Amino acid sequence: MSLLVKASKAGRQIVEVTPESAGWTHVGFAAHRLAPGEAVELDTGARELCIVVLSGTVTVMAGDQVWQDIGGRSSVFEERAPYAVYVPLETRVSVTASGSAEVALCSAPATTHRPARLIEPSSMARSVRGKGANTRYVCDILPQTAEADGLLVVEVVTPGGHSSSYPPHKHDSDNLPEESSLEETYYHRLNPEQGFAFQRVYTDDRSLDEALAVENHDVVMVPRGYHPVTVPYGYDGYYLNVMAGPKRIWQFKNDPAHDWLMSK
Ligand SMILES: O=C(O)C[C@@H](O)[C@H](O)C(=O)CO
Repeated sequence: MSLLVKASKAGRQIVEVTPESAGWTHVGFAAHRLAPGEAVELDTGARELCIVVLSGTVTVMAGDQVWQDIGGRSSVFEERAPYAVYVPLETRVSVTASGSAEVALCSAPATTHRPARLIEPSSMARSVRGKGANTRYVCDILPQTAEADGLLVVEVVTPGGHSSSYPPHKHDSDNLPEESSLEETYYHRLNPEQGFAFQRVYTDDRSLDEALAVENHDVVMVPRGYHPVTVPYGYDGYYLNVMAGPKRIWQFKNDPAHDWLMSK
Protein backbone atom coordinates (compact mmCIF):
# COMPACT_ATOMS: atom_id res chain seq x y z
CA MET A 1 0.00 0.00 0.00
CA SER A 2 1.37 3.42 -0.94
CA LEU A 3 1.67 5.99 1.81
CA LEU A 4 0.43 8.67 -0.63
CA VAL A 5 -3.29 9.48 -0.63
CA LYS A 6 -4.16 11.50 -3.73
CA ALA A 7 -6.63 14.35 -3.41
CA SER A 8 -9.94 14.54 -5.29
CA LYS A 9 -9.87 17.49 -7.68
CA ALA A 10 -13.63 18.11 -7.38
CA GLY A 11 -16.39 17.55 -4.86
CA ARG A 12 -16.75 18.44 -1.22
CA GLN A 13 -14.38 15.90 0.30
CA ILE A 14 -10.81 16.55 -0.81
CA VAL A 15 -9.14 13.66 0.96
CA GLU A 16 -9.75 11.29 3.86
CA VAL A 17 -7.63 8.98 6.00
CA THR A 18 -9.28 6.77 8.61
CA PRO A 19 -7.58 4.28 10.94
CA GLU A 20 -9.17 1.57 8.76
CA SER A 21 -7.89 2.99 5.45
CA ALA A 22 -4.43 3.61 6.90
CA GLY A 23 -4.27 0.29 8.70
CA TRP A 24 -3.32 1.93 11.98
CA THR A 25 -4.93 2.72 15.33
CA HIS A 26 -5.13 6.41 16.15
CA VAL A 27 -5.03 9.22 13.55
CA GLY A 28 -7.99 10.26 11.43
CA PHE A 29 -7.87 13.13 8.95
CA ALA A 30 -10.16 14.66 6.34
CA ALA A 31 -10.13 17.92 4.38
CA HIS A 32 -13.23 19.47 2.84
CA ARG A 33 -13.78 22.31 0.40
CA LEU A 34 -17.07 24.00 1.17
CA ALA A 35 -19.07 26.27 -1.13
CA PRO A 36 -20.88 29.20 0.52
CA GLY A 37 -23.67 27.80 2.70
CA GLU A 38 -22.45 24.21 2.34
CA ALA A 39 -22.04 22.19 5.54
CA VAL A 40 -20.26 19.11 6.82
CA GLU A 41 -22.04 17.32 9.66
CA LEU A 42 -20.89 14.45 11.82
CA ASP A 43 -21.05 12.78 15.21
CA THR A 44 -17.67 12.46 16.88
CA GLY A 45 -18.59 9.05 18.36
CA ALA A 46 -15.65 7.56 20.24
CA ARG A 47 -13.18 10.16 18.91
CA GLU A 48 -12.11 13.70 19.77
CA LEU A 49 -11.93 16.17 16.91
CA CYS A 50 -9.93 19.29 16.11
CA ILE A 51 -11.54 21.35 13.35
CA VAL A 52 -9.00 23.65 11.69
CA VAL A 53 -10.35 26.47 9.53
CA LEU A 54 -7.63 26.35 6.88
CA SER A 55 -9.10 29.22 4.86
CA GLY A 56 -12.38 31.11 4.60
CA THR A 57 -14.96 31.66 7.30
CA VAL A 58 -17.29 29.09 8.86
CA THR A 59 -19.83 28.70 11.66
CA VAL A 60 -19.20 25.70 13.92
CA MET A 61 -21.90 24.09 16.08
CA ALA A 62 -20.76 21.48 18.61
CA GLY A 63 -23.48 20.13 20.91
CA ASP A 64 -25.27 23.26 22.16
CA GLN A 65 -22.34 25.62 21.49
CA VAL A 66 -21.98 27.84 18.43
CA TRP A 67 -19.02 29.81 17.10
CA GLN A 68 -20.22 32.17 14.41
CA ASP A 69 -18.12 33.27 11.43
CA ILE A 70 -14.70 32.08 12.63
CA GLY A 71 -11.64 31.88 10.40
CA GLY A 72 -10.82 34.58 7.92
CA ARG A 73 -7.53 33.47 6.34
CA SER A 74 -7.61 33.89 2.59
CA SER A 75 -5.10 31.04 2.23
CA VAL A 76 -2.99 28.72 4.38
CA PHE A 77 -0.01 30.75 3.12
CA GLU A 78 -1.26 33.95 4.78
CA GLU A 79 1.11 34.72 7.64
CA ARG A 80 -1.34 34.22 10.48
CA ALA A 81 -2.50 31.38 12.69
CA PRO A 82 -5.83 29.68 11.93
CA TYR A 83 -8.96 29.38 14.07
CA ALA A 84 -9.64 25.89 15.37
CA VAL A 85 -12.28 24.20 17.52
CA TYR A 86 -11.74 21.25 19.87
CA VAL A 87 -14.73 18.90 20.09
CA PRO A 88 -14.86 16.00 22.55
CA LEU A 89 -16.23 12.53 21.87
CA GLU A 90 -19.98 11.79 21.49
CA THR A 91 -20.85 15.25 20.18
CA ARG A 92 -22.93 16.29 17.18
CA VAL A 93 -21.00 18.79 15.01
CA SER A 94 -21.72 20.94 11.98
CA VAL A 95 -19.36 23.21 10.07
CA THR A 96 -21.16 25.60 7.70
CA ALA A 97 -19.25 27.81 5.28
CA SER A 98 -20.08 31.52 5.25
CA GLY A 99 -18.17 32.00 1.96
CA SER A 100 -15.91 29.47 0.22
CA ALA A 101 -13.90 27.65 2.87
CA GLU A 102 -11.47 24.80 3.37
CA VAL A 103 -11.55 22.91 6.65
CA ALA A 104 -9.55 20.07 8.15
CA LEU A 105 -11.05 17.48 10.49
CA CYS A 106 -8.35 15.93 12.68
CA SER A 107 -9.32 13.12 15.04
CA ALA A 108 -8.08 10.48 17.47
CA PRO A 109 -9.65 8.01 19.91
CA ALA A 110 -10.80 9.59 23.19
CA THR A 111 -12.45 8.69 26.47
CA THR A 112 -12.64 12.04 28.34
CA HIS A 113 -15.75 14.23 28.22
CA ARG A 114 -14.10 17.66 28.27
CA PRO A 115 -15.92 20.81 27.05
CA ALA A 116 -15.80 21.82 23.40
CA ARG A 117 -13.72 24.98 23.00
CA LEU A 118 -12.65 27.58 20.50
CA ILE A 119 -8.88 27.66 19.96
CA GLU A 120 -8.10 31.27 19.09
CA PRO A 121 -5.16 32.11 16.79
CA SER A 122 -3.75 34.34 19.55
CA SER A 123 -3.31 31.26 21.79
CA MET A 124 -1.15 29.44 19.23
CA ALA A 125 2.65 29.66 19.45
CA ARG A 126 4.29 30.54 16.12
CA SER A 127 8.00 29.89 15.75
CA VAL A 128 10.84 29.74 13.27
CA ARG A 129 12.87 26.51 13.17
CA GLY A 130 16.18 25.73 11.52
CA LYS A 131 18.57 27.93 9.61
CA GLY A 132 19.58 28.59 6.00
CA ALA A 133 17.67 26.42 3.55
CA ASN A 134 16.29 24.46 6.52
CA THR A 135 14.34 27.46 7.88
CA ARG A 136 10.61 26.81 8.23
CA TYR A 137 7.67 28.43 10.00
CA VAL A 138 5.71 26.45 12.57
CA CYS A 139 2.33 27.14 14.21
CA ASP A 140 1.27 24.93 17.16
CA ILE A 141 -2.49 24.54 16.82
CA LEU A 142 -3.09 21.80 19.43
CA PRO A 143 0.25 21.11 21.14
CA GLN A 144 0.82 18.69 24.01
CA THR A 145 0.53 21.58 26.51
CA ALA A 146 -3.13 22.08 25.50
CA GLU A 147 -5.85 19.74 26.78
CA ALA A 148 -6.84 16.73 24.70
CA ASP A 149 -6.78 12.95 25.08
CA GLY A 150 -4.48 12.02 22.20
CA LEU A 151 -4.49 14.61 19.43
CA LEU A 152 -1.56 16.81 18.41
CA VAL A 153 -2.00 19.29 15.54
CA VAL A 154 0.62 21.58 14.01
CA GLU A 155 1.06 23.44 10.71
CA VAL A 156 4.32 24.24 8.94
CA VAL A 157 5.22 26.51 6.01
CA THR A 158 8.35 25.50 4.10
CA PRO A 159 9.67 28.20 1.73
CA GLY A 160 10.60 27.15 -1.82
CA GLY A 161 14.06 25.56 -1.99
CA HIS A 162 13.92 24.60 1.71
CA SER A 163 13.64 21.35 3.66
CA SER A 164 11.57 20.67 6.77
CA SER A 165 10.98 17.80 9.14
CA TYR A 166 14.74 17.75 8.57
CA PRO A 167 17.21 16.49 9.67
CA PRO A 168 15.02 13.41 9.25
CA HIS A 169 13.36 12.39 12.51
CA LYS A 170 11.07 9.61 13.64
CA HIS A 171 8.68 8.92 16.51
CA ASP A 172 7.72 5.29 16.17
CA SER A 173 9.02 3.67 19.34
CA ASP A 174 7.19 3.84 22.68
CA ASN A 175 10.44 4.31 24.53
CA LEU A 176 10.18 7.51 26.58
CA PRO A 177 12.05 9.62 27.51
CA GLU A 178 14.11 8.91 24.32
CA GLU A 179 11.24 8.62 21.85
CA SER A 180 7.45 8.45 21.66
CA SER A 181 5.26 6.48 19.29
CA LEU A 182 2.99 8.64 17.14
CA GLU A 183 1.23 7.98 13.84
CA GLU A 184 1.15 11.06 11.63
CA THR A 185 -0.56 12.50 8.55
CA TYR A 186 0.82 15.27 6.36
CA TYR A 187 -1.79 17.30 4.44
CA HIS A 188 0.25 19.12 1.79
CA ARG A 189 -0.54 22.38 0.02
CA LEU A 190 1.63 24.15 -2.58
CA ASN A 191 1.76 27.80 -3.66
CA PRO A 192 1.39 28.32 -6.60
CA GLU A 193 -0.92 25.31 -6.65
CA GLN A 194 0.67 23.51 -9.64
CA GLY A 195 3.81 22.96 -7.56
CA PHE A 196 5.04 19.71 -6.11
CA ALA A 197 7.19 18.61 -3.18
CA PHE A 198 8.93 15.42 -2.11
CA GLN A 199 8.61 13.44 1.06
CA ARG A 200 10.60 10.34 1.93
CA VAL A 201 9.42 7.87 4.57
CA TYR A 202 12.05 5.34 5.60
CA THR A 203 13.17 3.14 8.48
CA ASP A 204 16.69 2.32 9.68
CA ASP A 205 16.57 -1.16 8.07
CA ARG A 206 14.89 0.23 4.88
CA SER A 207 12.06 -2.32 5.22
CA LEU A 208 10.04 0.84 4.58
CA ASP A 209 11.57 3.28 2.10
CA GLU A 210 9.20 5.34 -0.06
CA ALA A 211 10.03 8.59 -1.87
CA LEU A 212 6.76 10.32 -2.69
CA ALA A 213 6.01 13.16 -5.12
CA VAL A 214 3.23 15.14 -3.48
CA GLU A 215 0.92 17.59 -5.17
CA ASN A 216 -1.50 20.17 -3.84
CA HIS A 217 -3.96 18.68 -1.26
CA ASP A 218 -2.32 15.21 -1.17
CA VAL A 219 -1.83 13.41 2.14
CA VAL A 220 1.20 11.37 3.16
CA MET A 221 0.64 8.79 5.89
CA VAL A 222 3.56 8.18 8.24
CA PRO A 223 2.94 4.97 10.17
CA ARG A 224 6.59 4.81 11.24
CA GLY A 225 10.04 5.89 10.14
CA TYR A 226 11.82 9.14 9.28
CA HIS A 227 9.78 11.53 7.14
CA PRO A 228 11.68 14.55 5.75
CA VAL A 229 10.17 17.00 3.21
CA THR A 230 11.82 19.10 0.50
CA VAL A 231 10.15 21.80 -1.58
CA PRO A 232 11.64 22.83 -4.97
CA TYR A 233 12.56 26.43 -5.79
CA GLY A 234 9.70 28.65 -6.92
CA TYR A 235 6.97 27.07 -4.81
CA ASP A 236 6.19 27.36 -1.12
CA GLY A 237 5.00 24.30 0.76
CA TYR A 238 2.50 24.04 3.60
CA TYR A 239 1.47 21.02 5.59
CA LEU A 240 -0.89 20.30 8.42
CA ASN A 241 0.30 17.49 10.70
CA VAL A 242 -1.98 15.35 12.82
CA MET A 243 -0.28 13.04 15.31
CA ALA A 244 -1.59 10.60 17.90
CA GLY A 245 -0.39 7.48 19.64
CA PRO A 246 -0.48 5.65 22.96
CA LYS A 247 1.04 8.62 24.84
CA ARG A 248 0.40 12.28 24.01
CA ILE A 249 4.05 13.32 23.89
CA TRP A 250 6.00 14.40 20.81
CA GLN A 251 9.50 13.08 21.46
CA PHE A 252 11.37 12.41 18.26
CA LYS A 253 14.74 10.89 17.40
CA ASN A 254 16.88 12.22 14.55
CA ASP A 255 18.38 9.81 12.05
CA PRO A 256 21.92 9.34 13.51
CA ALA A 257 23.36 9.50 9.97
CA HIS A 258 22.11 13.09 9.60
CA ASP A 259 22.13 14.35 13.17
CA TRP A 260 25.40 16.22 12.45
CA LEU A 261 23.31 18.80 10.59
CA MET A 262 22.00 20.06 13.94
CA SER A 263 25.42 21.52 14.70
CA LYS A 264 26.34 22.59 11.15
O1 LIG B 1 10.20 20.79 12.36
C1 LIG B 1 9.55 20.65 11.32
O2 LIG B 1 10.02 20.91 10.25
C2 LIG B 1 8.13 20.14 11.36
C3 LIG B 1 8.02 18.80 11.98
O3 LIG B 1 8.29 18.87 13.32
C4 LIG B 1 6.68 18.15 11.77
O4 LIG B 1 5.69 18.84 12.47
C5 LIG B 1 6.78 16.74 12.18
O5 LIG B 1 7.50 15.99 11.55
C6 LIG B 1 6.13 16.24 13.34
O6 LIG B 1 6.59 14.95 13.57
